[in-house]
Amino acid sequence: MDRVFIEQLQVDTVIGVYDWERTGTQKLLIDLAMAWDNQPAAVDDQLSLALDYSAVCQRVEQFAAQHAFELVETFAERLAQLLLKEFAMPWLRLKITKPAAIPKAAGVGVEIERGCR
Ligand SMILES: Nc1nc2c(c(=O)[nH]1)N=C([C@H](O)[C@@H](O)CO)CN2
Repeated sequence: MDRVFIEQLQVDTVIGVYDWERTGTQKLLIDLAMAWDNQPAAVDDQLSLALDYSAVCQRVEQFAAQHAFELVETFAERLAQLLLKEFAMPWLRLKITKPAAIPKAAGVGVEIERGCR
């Protein structure tokens, strides 16, 4: 199966377990790989048959703005289930990076795969 991908999408969200993390938003970086058959869109050069990565980016940004989870695990799981359902993709790999959480690390976070390849 082909893939459509999004790299290092920056979103702002309230996230974290500590009190100081509950008072404002932090930046998350989102990497997504999504299974999709790209051939039908290519035959007629038609966006309506493609997995529209700009629509996915918009939905991810909206999701981040509307939620305030404590764990990146919860953010990842809930977002993965939403994307599988709303965009009817059969499989995705989703990486959530919290770049400012650990001063001496470039980033920390989780990576999950859901659905069937
Ligand atoms: N596995 C996880 N570990 C930790 C998380 C998390 O979401 N998943 N979160 C924190 C804190 O919120 C941290 O980001 C603040 O530095 C700690 N560990």
